[in-house]
Amino acid sequence: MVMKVASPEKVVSITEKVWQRVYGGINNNCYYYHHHRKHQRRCSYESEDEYEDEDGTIQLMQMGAERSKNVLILMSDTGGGHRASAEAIREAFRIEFGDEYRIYVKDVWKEYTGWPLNDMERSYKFMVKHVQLWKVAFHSTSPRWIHSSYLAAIASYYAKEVEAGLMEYKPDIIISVHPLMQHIPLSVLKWKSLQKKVIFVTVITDLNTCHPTWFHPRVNRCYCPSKEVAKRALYDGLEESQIQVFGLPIRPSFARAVLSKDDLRKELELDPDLPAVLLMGGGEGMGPVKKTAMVLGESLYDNDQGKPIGQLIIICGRNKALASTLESLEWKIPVKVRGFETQMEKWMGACDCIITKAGPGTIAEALIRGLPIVLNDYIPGQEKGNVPYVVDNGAGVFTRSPKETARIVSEWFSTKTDELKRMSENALKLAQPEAVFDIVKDIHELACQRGPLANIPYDSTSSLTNVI
Ligand SMILES: CCCCCCCC/C=C\CCCCCCCC(=O)OC[C@H](CO[C@@H]1O[C@H](CO)[C@H](O)[C@H](O)[C@H]1O)OC(=O)CCCCCCC/C=C\CCCCCCCC
Ligand SMILES: O=c1ccn([C@@H]2O[C@H](COP(=O)(O)OP(=O)(O)O)[C@@H](O)[C@H]2O)c(=O)[nH]1
Repeated sequence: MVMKVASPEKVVSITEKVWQRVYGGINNNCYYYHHHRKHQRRCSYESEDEYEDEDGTIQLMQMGAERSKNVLILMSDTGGGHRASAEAIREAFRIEFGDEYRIYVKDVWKEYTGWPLNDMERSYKFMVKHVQLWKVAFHSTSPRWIHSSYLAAIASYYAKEVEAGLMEYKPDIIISVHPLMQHIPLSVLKWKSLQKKVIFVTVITDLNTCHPTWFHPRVNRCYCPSKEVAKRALYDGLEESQIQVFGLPIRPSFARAVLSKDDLRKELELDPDLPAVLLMGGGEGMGPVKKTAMVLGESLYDNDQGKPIGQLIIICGRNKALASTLESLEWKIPVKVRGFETQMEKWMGACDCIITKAGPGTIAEALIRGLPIVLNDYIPGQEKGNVPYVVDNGAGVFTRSPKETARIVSEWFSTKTDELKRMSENALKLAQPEAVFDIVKDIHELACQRGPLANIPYDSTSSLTNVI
């Protein structure tokens, strides 16, 4: 039975929130206050459970003795890949296990803590725009003693806030899909003596040269997308039993949908016959997208015959300025300019090749669709290793030059169609569309091994909150 009640507005401090939780715990009721959404939440562990809808109403659900397990996925919108992987995992849980798991995808840092944790998106955007700054930050924080001390300091400073943020979702399982979301939550779980009760796993979303903050020795599992990453995990001290290599989790719509190129082109209003190249730059529309588009606009036009030899689809992601600039230009060939698209599998399915910066999510998706890839940029550090991953496996090429990019694509669409075909076959060989399902099944097995332990409600009187 599901009943909806309105959620009253209330603003409270963190201390008040924790106080309420500790003392509200008597009589088996507890109160959590979500200070940003300003909603009061009430829950009882005995016979009913609840969750908050997007519209702020609270759902009260009658539960049997066995409640569904809560899974909290920790992510941040630093780039588009972490959210895409989190959503992929959520969808795979739903497909495989239905109501058995209740999934929350959250940026707990943003919702509960303060600077610098709550501002990572902006800081990251700024740093990757000034690429040298990012390079120094990435490499100087790589030694374990440096990042561990920073993160330990931040963990103790924001302990109460992170604890409140994690506990609001009463997680039985925590999944981190972000490099900076291992140390702090694991410290909080340790301080709260919850390590044995809550399963904590990391799902790495970088294909090769990932930052060592991904590897934490106290995780129950570390899912590595490639053998290269698994080697790094072993080198950084993880045990073999902690590591699983299934691939990078990609939204099930990529793996499971049967899509015909002709139908997709009709649906997306593309030319049915001209070969199509997809140009993009991750969730934020980064890299040399504009320059590349302009050169392609010329090179995909056959001046001798007076007609286009290909069509161009440009997905600008959240980069609205880029989209409006490109929309205002005049083109000799058919061009579609789009903003943030939620059905990437359709756009990729309608195209014949892709030009992108070396984002791991986009690469893994393109491989599943069998798209040969022109990598035209990479972020130093975590994306550098994605270039040999694609090139050495014969699934694409790397060039930073827009002219060279345009030349390669024009040849693929005219004189070198056999090369395009060979690369497409290599791409499909590298693809791991089932990875996300293997990951959730493995997590399910971990949860089954834990049995009732994973289902234990939190003891709201344990050490950390008592000190406050
Ligand atoms: C001599 C000592 C000098 C020490 C200087 C310390 C300065 C600290 C300043 C910055 C911290 C830099 C953190 C580096 C670790 C990064 C780990 C990493 O791989 O991050 C990647 C993610 C983004 O995800 C990637 O997106 C890509 C696409 O855009 C692609 O999809 C890729 O696959 C993804 O993995 O980066 C972040 O999320 C970084 C956010 C940076 C915010 C920095 C400002 C806030 C400062 C501190 C936050 C707390 C951490 C401090 C401790 C440092 C520990 C590493
Ligand atoms: O309009 C867009 C642009 C990008 N993406 C997705 O955003 C992710 C980008 O991740 P990637 O690791 O390639 O790069 P990042 O954005 O993290 O730099 C991929 O899953 C893309 O399919 C999307 O869903 N819609």
